[in-house]
Amino acid sequence: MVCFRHRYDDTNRTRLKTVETNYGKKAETVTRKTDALYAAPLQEIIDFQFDERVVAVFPDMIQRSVPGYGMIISNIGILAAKYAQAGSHCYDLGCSLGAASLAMRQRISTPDCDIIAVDNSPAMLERARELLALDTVASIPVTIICSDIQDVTIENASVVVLNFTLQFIPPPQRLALMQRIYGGLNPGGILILSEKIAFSEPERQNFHVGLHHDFKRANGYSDLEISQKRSALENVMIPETLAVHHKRLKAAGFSCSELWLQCFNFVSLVAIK
Ligand SMILES: C[S@@+](CC[C@H](N)C(=O)[O-])C[C@H]1O[C@@H](n2cnc3c(N)ncnc32)[C@H](O)[C@@H]1O
Ligand SMILES: O=C(O)C(=O)C[C@]1(C(=O)O)C=C[C@@H](O)C=C1
Repeated sequence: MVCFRHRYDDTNRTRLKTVETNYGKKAETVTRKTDALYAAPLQEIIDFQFDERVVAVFPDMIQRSVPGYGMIISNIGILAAKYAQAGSHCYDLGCSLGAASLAMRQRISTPDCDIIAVDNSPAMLERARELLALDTVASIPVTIICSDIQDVTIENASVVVLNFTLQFIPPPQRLALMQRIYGGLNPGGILILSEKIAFSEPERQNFHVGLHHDFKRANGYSDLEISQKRSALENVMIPETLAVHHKRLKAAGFSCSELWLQCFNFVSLVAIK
């Protein structure tokens, strides 16, 4: 459980957020800076990277940028509790700070499960280790692996989470990853796939993108921040249509994939083996 309290510092744009975590019996308090990475005009916009600067503001950034993020994280815990199989692995691929791993860890009561959390950003994983260490209540072991998710072995899996990660894998490489996930899942296991999506009809695309930008503005981002971050993400984050996702899941072997949440152009799917 994470509870956010806002505190404003009028002197500059450093709105600070006190985050009280219930990770352990004793609540720990962490103070983080609000994401202002794209607030000032940039001379050159470089491709978005999950580096130290992003890590420092990441919980704030993702909460204010992804509609439905908190609901997706808590329901990953619910889904994992239902589908985790005794003696199997639960994978969190592109784990960032481990939010989905923590949600699974706090919900799963199936015996002898463990969680394997993978990311290729050393800065993310350094912070993820600290946050996971605060969770002294749940006992499910979490192994953190610094690797490209395309290189990790996926085996004896009952739950695989790709929470806003596939969109950063080059599209021609996505099917092979899905096939490896399908191959590593046990029968009855699930893949939870959350993505920003695109729409083939321009009217629908404009409708959802417009509302996403309204969501960001309502969360305090300026037009400049929205536009500069959009440029930074352009070459590295490639959203696809829902139809393409369903088709690829089918091609990878999943007989059924279900949309369980959509908020504007952000979705989460569950595919069952
Ligand atoms: C939007 S974040 C994921 C958010 C996270 N799953 C959560 O629920 O909070 C995308 C993450 O994927 C990681 N990533 C991107 N490409 C990757 C790859 N090829 N292999 C491993 N991690 C990758 C990034 O470092 C980043 O931490
Ligand atoms: O599409 C955007 O504008 C976003 O900011 C989305 C998004 C994401 O979906 O991963 C991009 C990068 C950050 O990790 C946080 C959010």
